[in-house]
Amino acid sequence: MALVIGLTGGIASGKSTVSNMLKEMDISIIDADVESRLAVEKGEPAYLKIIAEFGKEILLEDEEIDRQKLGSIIFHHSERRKLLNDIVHPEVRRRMNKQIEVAKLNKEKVIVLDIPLLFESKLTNMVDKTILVYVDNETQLQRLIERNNLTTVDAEARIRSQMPLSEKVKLADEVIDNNGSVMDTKKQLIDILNRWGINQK
Ligand SMILES: CC(C)(COP(=O)(O)OP(=O)(O)OC[C@H]1O[C@@H](n2cnc3c(N)ncnc32)[C@H](O)[C@@H]1O)[C@@H](O)C(=O)NCCC(=O)NCCS
Ligand SMILES: Nc1ncnc2c1ncn2[C@@H]1O[C@H](COP(=O)(O)OP(=O)(O)OP(=O)(O)O)[C@@H](O)[C@H]1O
Repeated sequence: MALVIGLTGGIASGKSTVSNMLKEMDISIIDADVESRLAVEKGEPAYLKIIAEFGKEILLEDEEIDRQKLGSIIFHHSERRKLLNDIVHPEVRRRMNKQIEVAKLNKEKVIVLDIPLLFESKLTNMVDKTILVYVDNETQLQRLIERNNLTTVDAEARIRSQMPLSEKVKLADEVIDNNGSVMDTKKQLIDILNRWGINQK
Protein backbone atom coordinates (compact mmCIF):
# COMPACT_ATOMS: atom_id res chain seq x y z
CA MET A 1 0.00 0.00 0.00
CA ALA A 2 1.35 3.41 -0.96
CA LEU A 3 1.22 6.34 1.43
CA VAL A 4 -0.14 9.38 -0.43
CA ILE A 5 1.00 12.71 1.03
CA GLY A 6 -0.56 16.07 0.11
CA LEU A 7 2.05 18.84 0.08
CA THR A 8 0.44 22.26 0.14
CA GLY A 9 0.98 25.88 1.08
CA GLY A 10 0.30 29.27 -0.42
CA ILE A 11 1.64 30.89 -3.54
CA ALA A 12 5.45 31.23 -3.19
CA SER A 13 5.42 29.65 0.28
CA GLY A 14 8.07 27.09 -0.71
CA LYS A 15 6.25 23.97 -1.98
CA SER A 16 8.61 23.53 -4.95
CA THR A 17 11.60 24.03 -2.65
CA VAL A 18 10.32 21.18 -0.46
CA SER A 19 9.23 18.98 -3.37
CA ASN A 20 12.71 19.32 -4.91
CA MET A 21 14.15 18.02 -1.63
CA LEU A 22 11.76 15.06 -1.81
CA LYS A 23 12.74 14.40 -5.44
CA GLU A 24 16.40 14.29 -4.38
CA MET A 25 15.36 11.59 -1.90
CA ASP A 26 13.90 9.64 -4.85
CA ILE A 27 10.34 10.16 -3.66
CA SER A 28 7.73 10.31 -6.41
CA ILE A 29 6.10 13.74 -6.89
CA ILE A 30 2.95 14.64 -8.80
CA ASP A 31 2.70 18.40 -9.32
CA ALA A 32 -0.76 19.99 -9.80
CA ASP A 33 0.77 23.13 -11.38
CA VAL A 34 2.53 20.99 -14.02
CA GLU A 35 -0.67 19.03 -14.71
CA SER A 36 -2.70 22.23 -14.95
CA ARG A 37 -0.24 23.63 -17.52
CA LEU A 38 -0.51 20.44 -19.60
CA ALA A 39 -4.31 20.51 -19.33
CA VAL A 40 -4.55 23.90 -21.04
CA GLU A 41 -2.11 23.34 -23.90
CA LYS A 42 -3.33 24.17 -27.41
CA GLY A 43 -6.02 21.75 -28.57
CA GLU A 44 -6.78 20.19 -25.15
CA PRO A 45 -10.49 20.15 -24.13
CA ALA A 46 -9.89 22.72 -21.34
CA TYR A 47 -8.05 25.00 -23.81
CA LEU A 48 -11.09 25.10 -26.08
CA LYS A 49 -13.44 25.81 -23.17
CA ILE A 50 -11.18 28.64 -21.94
CA ILE A 51 -11.26 30.33 -25.35
CA ALA A 52 -15.05 29.92 -25.50
CA GLU A 53 -15.37 31.71 -22.13
CA PHE A 54 -12.48 34.22 -22.17
CA GLY A 55 -12.20 34.93 -25.91
CA LYS A 56 -9.27 34.82 -28.31
CA GLU A 57 -7.82 37.96 -26.68
CA ILE A 58 -6.14 35.71 -24.10
CA LEU A 59 -4.07 33.93 -26.76
CA LEU A 60 -0.45 34.62 -27.72
CA GLU A 61 0.67 34.84 -31.35
CA ASP A 62 1.40 31.10 -31.42
CA GLU A 63 -2.18 30.53 -30.12
CA GLU A 64 -1.01 29.16 -26.76
CA ILE A 65 -2.70 30.74 -23.74
CA ASP A 66 -1.14 33.99 -22.55
CA ARG A 67 -0.80 32.94 -18.90
CA GLN A 68 0.17 36.41 -17.76
CA LYS A 69 -2.94 37.92 -19.33
CA LEU A 70 -5.25 35.20 -18.03
CA GLY A 71 -3.66 35.59 -14.58
CA SER A 72 -4.20 39.35 -14.60
CA ILE A 73 -7.92 38.71 -15.20
CA ILE A 74 -8.59 35.86 -12.79
CA PHE A 75 -6.53 37.06 -9.81
CA HIS A 76 -8.52 40.33 -9.78
CA HIS A 77 -12.03 38.92 -10.44
CA SER A 78 -13.29 36.10 -8.25
CA GLU A 79 -16.20 35.16 -10.53
CA ARG A 80 -13.83 34.82 -13.54
CA ARG A 81 -11.48 32.79 -11.33
CA LYS A 82 -14.29 30.41 -10.40
CA LEU A 83 -15.14 30.01 -14.07
CA LEU A 84 -11.53 29.09 -14.90
CA ASN A 85 -11.28 26.75 -11.91
CA ASP A 86 -14.47 24.96 -12.97
CA ILE A 87 -12.90 24.34 -16.39
CA VAL A 88 -9.37 23.39 -15.33
CA HIS A 89 -9.70 21.64 -11.95
CA PRO A 90 -11.64 18.53 -13.09
CA GLU A 91 -8.95 17.98 -15.75
CA VAL A 92 -6.17 18.41 -13.17
CA ARG A 93 -7.87 15.92 -10.84
CA ARG A 94 -8.27 13.40 -13.67
CA ARG A 95 -4.61 13.75 -14.67
CA MET A 96 -3.38 13.44 -11.10
CA ASN A 97 -5.48 10.32 -10.48
CA LYS A 98 -3.98 8.78 -13.60
CA GLN A 99 -0.47 9.56 -12.33
CA ILE A 100 -1.29 8.08 -8.93
CA GLU A 101 -2.36 4.84 -10.64
CA VAL A 102 0.93 4.75 -12.57
CA ALA A 103 2.95 5.37 -9.40
CA LYS A 104 1.07 2.59 -7.62
CA LEU A 105 1.71 0.21 -10.52
CA ASN A 106 5.40 1.13 -10.18
CA LYS A 107 5.12 0.00 -6.55
CA GLU A 108 6.06 3.44 -5.18
CA LYS A 109 5.76 3.29 -1.38
CA VAL A 110 5.37 7.05 -0.96
CA ILE A 111 3.64 9.37 -3.43
CA VAL A 112 3.60 13.14 -2.85
CA LEU A 113 0.94 15.32 -4.47
CA ASP A 114 2.06 18.95 -4.64
CA ILE A 115 -1.29 20.80 -4.73
CA PRO A 116 -1.42 24.53 -3.91
CA LEU A 117 -5.22 24.49 -3.62
CA LEU A 118 -5.52 21.20 -1.70
CA PHE A 119 -7.73 22.69 1.05
CA GLU A 120 -9.58 25.28 -1.09
CA SER A 121 -10.60 22.60 -3.60
CA LYS A 122 -11.42 20.06 -0.89
CA LEU A 123 -9.06 17.46 -2.33
CA THR A 124 -7.94 16.02 1.00
CA ASN A 125 -9.84 12.81 0.18
CA MET A 126 -7.10 12.12 -2.41
CA VAL A 127 -4.39 11.93 0.28
CA ASP A 128 -3.64 10.08 3.53
CA LYS A 129 -1.66 12.85 5.22
CA THR A 130 -0.97 16.54 4.67
CA ILE A 131 2.11 18.75 5.02
CA LEU A 132 1.76 22.54 4.89
CA VAL A 133 4.69 24.76 3.90
CA TYR A 134 4.12 27.93 5.93
CA VAL A 135 5.63 31.41 5.71
CA ASP A 136 4.44 34.62 7.33
CA ASN A 137 2.61 37.22 5.22
CA GLU A 138 5.54 39.58 4.79
CA THR A 139 7.97 36.85 3.65
CA GLN A 140 5.37 35.43 1.26
CA LEU A 141 4.72 38.83 -0.30
CA GLN A 142 8.43 39.65 -0.67
CA ARG A 143 9.35 36.25 -2.16
CA LEU A 144 6.41 36.40 -4.58
CA ILE A 145 7.24 39.93 -5.74
CA GLU A 146 10.86 38.95 -6.30
CA ARG A 147 10.26 35.60 -7.98
CA ASN A 148 7.48 36.71 -10.34
CA ASN A 149 8.54 40.31 -10.74
CA LEU A 150 5.06 41.50 -9.70
CA THR A 151 3.84 44.81 -8.33
CA THR A 152 2.74 44.77 -4.68
CA VAL A 153 -0.90 45.17 -5.80
CA ASP A 154 -0.71 42.15 -8.13
CA ALA A 155 1.14 40.02 -5.60
CA GLU A 156 -1.41 40.86 -2.89
CA ALA A 157 -4.27 39.97 -5.25
CA ARG A 158 -2.71 36.54 -5.87
CA ILE A 159 -2.24 35.90 -2.16
CA ARG A 160 -5.81 37.02 -1.40
CA SER A 161 -7.21 34.60 -3.98
CA GLN A 162 -6.19 31.72 -1.69
CA MET A 163 -7.22 30.58 1.79
CA PRO A 164 -4.97 32.41 4.30
CA LEU A 165 -1.99 30.33 5.43
CA SER A 166 -3.07 30.97 9.05
CA GLU A 167 -6.27 28.99 8.25
CA LYS A 168 -4.41 26.24 6.41
CA VAL A 169 -2.16 25.67 9.44
CA LYS A 170 -5.22 24.49 11.38
CA LEU A 171 -6.10 21.91 8.72
CA ALA A 172 -2.68 20.32 8.11
CA ASP A 173 -1.25 17.23 9.84
CA GLU A 174 2.25 18.73 9.84
CA VAL A 175 3.58 22.25 9.26
CA ILE A 176 7.02 23.22 7.93
CA ASP A 177 8.01 26.78 8.84
CA ASN A 178 9.84 28.08 5.74
CA ASN A 179 10.62 31.57 7.07
CA GLY A 180 14.18 30.54 7.87
CA SER A 181 16.96 29.08 5.76
CA VAL A 182 16.54 26.30 3.22
CA MET A 183 18.65 24.07 5.51
CA ASP A 184 16.23 24.79 8.37
CA THR A 185 13.37 23.72 6.15
CA LYS A 186 15.14 20.53 5.12
CA LYS A 187 15.71 19.60 8.78
CA GLN A 188 11.99 19.99 9.51
CA LEU A 189 11.10 17.88 6.47
CA ILE A 190 13.47 15.08 7.51
CA ASP A 191 11.98 15.17 11.03
CA ILE A 192 8.47 14.68 9.64
CA LEU A 193 9.55 11.85 7.34
CA ASN A 194 11.32 10.13 10.24
CA ARG A 195 8.26 10.50 12.45
CA TRP A 196 6.15 8.93 9.72
CA GLY A 197 8.66 6.10 9.28
CA ILE A 198 9.60 7.07 5.71
CA ASN A 199 13.08 6.00 4.62
CA GLN A 200 15.16 8.58 2.76
CA LYS A 201 17.82 7.89 0.14
C1 LIG B 1 -4.03 31.78 -13.98
C2 LIG B 1 -2.89 31.06 -14.65
C3 LIG B 1 -3.04 31.06 -16.16
C4 LIG B 1 -1.56 31.82 -14.29
O1 LIG B 1 -0.47 31.12 -14.78
P1 LIG B 1 1.01 31.36 -14.22
O2 LIG B 1 1.93 30.58 -15.14
O3 LIG B 1 1.24 32.80 -14.03
O4 LIG B 1 1.04 30.70 -12.77
P2 LIG B 1 1.13 29.14 -12.34
O5 LIG B 1 0.15 28.34 -13.11
O6 LIG B 1 2.55 28.71 -12.34
O7 LIG B 1 0.56 29.20 -10.84
C5 LIG B 1 1.34 29.79 -9.81
C6 LIG B 1 0.59 29.74 -8.51
O8 LIG B 1 -0.56 30.58 -8.58
C7 LIG B 1 -1.55 30.08 -7.70
N1 LIG B 1 -2.80 29.87 -8.47
C8 LIG B 1 -2.93 29.46 -9.75
N2 LIG B 1 -4.22 29.39 -10.08
C9 LIG B 1 -4.92 29.75 -8.99
C10 LIG B 1 -6.31 29.88 -8.71
N3 LIG B 1 -7.22 29.60 -9.63
N4 LIG B 1 -6.68 30.29 -7.48
C11 LIG B 1 -5.76 30.58 -6.53
N5 LIG B 1 -4.43 30.48 -6.74
C12 LIG B 1 -4.02 30.07 -7.95
C13 LIG B 1 -0.99 28.75 -7.15
O9 LIG B 1 -0.41 28.97 -5.91
C14 LIG B 1 0.07 28.36 -8.14
O10 LIG B 1 1.07 27.57 -7.56
C15 LIG B 1 -2.78 29.58 -14.14
O11 LIG B 1 -2.33 29.57 -12.81
C16 LIG B 1 -4.08 28.80 -14.23
O12 LIG B 1 -4.44 28.32 -15.28
N6 LIG B 1 -4.78 28.63 -13.06
C17 LIG B 1 -5.99 27.87 -12.98
C18 LIG B 1 -5.69 26.45 -12.60
C19 LIG B 1 -5.23 26.33 -11.17
O13 LIG B 1 -6.02 26.51 -10.24
N7 LIG B 1 -3.96 26.01 -10.97
C20 LIG B 1 -3.36 25.89 -9.67
C21 LIG B 1 -3.47 24.59 -9.00
S1 LIG B 1 -4.21 23.26 -9.85
N1 LIG C 1 13.84 29.17 2.93
C1 LIG C 1 13.95 30.01 1.91
N2 LIG C 1 14.79 31.07 1.99
C2 LIG C 1 14.89 31.98 0.96
N3 LIG C 1 14.18 31.89 -0.19
C3 LIG C 1 13.33 30.86 -0.32
C4 LIG C 1 13.17 29.87 0.70
N4 LIG C 1 12.25 28.97 0.28
C5 LIG C 1 11.85 29.37 -0.94
N5 LIG C 1 12.50 30.50 -1.31
C6 LIG C 1 12.29 31.26 -2.57
O1 LIG C 1 10.96 31.75 -2.53
C7 LIG C 1 10.33 31.61 -3.80
C8 LIG C 1 9.09 30.73 -3.67
O2 LIG C 1 9.48 29.39 -3.37
P1 LIG C 1 8.87 28.16 -4.20
O3 LIG C 1 8.96 28.42 -5.66
O4 LIG C 1 9.48 26.92 -3.66
O5 LIG C 1 7.35 28.29 -3.72
P2 LIG C 1 6.05 27.55 -4.21
O6 LIG C 1 5.21 27.38 -3.00
O7 LIG C 1 6.40 26.31 -4.97
O8 LIG C 1 5.40 28.61 -5.15
P3 LIG C 1 4.20 28.50 -6.26
O9 LIG C 1 3.20 27.59 -5.76
O10 LIG C 1 3.74 29.89 -6.35
O11 LIG C 1 4.90 28.04 -7.51
C9 LIG C 1 11.39 31.06 -4.75
O12 LIG C 1 11.99 32.13 -5.41
C10 LIG C 1 12.37 30.37 -3.81
O13 LIG C 1 13.68 30.33 -4.34
